[in-house]
Amino acid sequence: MMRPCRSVLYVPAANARAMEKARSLPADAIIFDLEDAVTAAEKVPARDLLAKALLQDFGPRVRIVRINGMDTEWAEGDLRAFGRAADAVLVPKVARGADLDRVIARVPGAPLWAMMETPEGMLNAAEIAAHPQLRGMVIGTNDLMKELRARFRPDRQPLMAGLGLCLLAARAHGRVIVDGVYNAYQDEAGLRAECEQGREMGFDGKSLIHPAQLAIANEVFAPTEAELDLARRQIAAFDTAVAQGQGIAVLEGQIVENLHVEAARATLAMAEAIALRAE
Ligand SMILES: CC(C)(COP(=O)(O)OP(=O)(O)OC[C@H]1O[C@@H](n2cnc3c(N)ncnc32)[C@H](O)[C@@H]1OP(=O)(O)O)[C@@H](O)C(=O)NCCC(=O)NCCSC(=O)C[C@H](O)C(=O)O
Ligand SMILES: [Mg+2]
Repeated sequence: MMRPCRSVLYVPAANARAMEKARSLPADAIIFDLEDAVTAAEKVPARDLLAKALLQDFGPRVRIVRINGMDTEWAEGDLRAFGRAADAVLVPKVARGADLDRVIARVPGAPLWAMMETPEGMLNAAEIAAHPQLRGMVIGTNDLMKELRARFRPDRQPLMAGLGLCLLAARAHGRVIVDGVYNAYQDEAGLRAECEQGREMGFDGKSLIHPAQLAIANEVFAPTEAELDLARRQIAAFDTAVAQGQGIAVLEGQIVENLHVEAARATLAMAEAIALRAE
């Protein structure tokens, strides 16, 4: 069964109220953040809050814990506490496959996600995506912009080379890939435009920082009615062609091949998975 990842909400692990609230929010996945959203003074108390929160039921939401960087004093404790307590561990600032080996040495077999947010990480995206324990990638556009010394542009042109490398790597190895956050969380039009761009590029969803961003990401990363209608008609046209002994169908002047039917079936399966979540 497909698992939608349209909306992936960061929730600071130091904020008990926000973690409680996340249990009823329409997020496909939640990142409980021990890294950037938590001050040094709160790192250890946040672990206790998070341990308590994870005892609660989060329903179908994928529960991902972002630990502190492996070179920090907190990483060992984070992994001891959460290496197996959630659905996956999200490792920040992954630069190469060996960074994931260091995590796996402490929690063998744990499902991992990687933050893709450094120039080195982008250049090694294929090696990172190939790691056998990796399940998903999350783009960290804030860190990447900082490292690149780039200027914010609505079209995100400075980021395109890195985003493209990560998308290629994730798709080559069958991993989920989630776009970076949109910082201006009250700017709905800006968020929608960035979600549309990410959807067109092939991302599975958007990482988010505020509940107000959920509805737009859920809408944009779900198949549209027009896409569903086309998918059904492509499958029907192809089935008819096959029944007539042909390997290619023509629908409204465009060819429909096996590969289009595969994509059409994936679109319908995603819509079904989304509908099941809404029940
Ligand atoms: C940005 C915020 C600090 C704003 O918080 P606040 O002022 O409390 O917002 P509101 O008053 O509008 O909140 C309304 C209610 O919603 C709850 N809330 C707010 N944010 C969240 C959330 N993320 N998850 C769950 N619930 C949330 C509030 O508690 C209010 O609830 P109620 O009491 O019922 O009214 C805040 O949104 C925030 O902290 N966001 C997360 C920031 C974060 O995690 N940042 C780190 C990750 S981003 C990043 O670094 C990515 C990557 O590494 C990179 O490099 O790019
Ligand atoms: Mg970051």
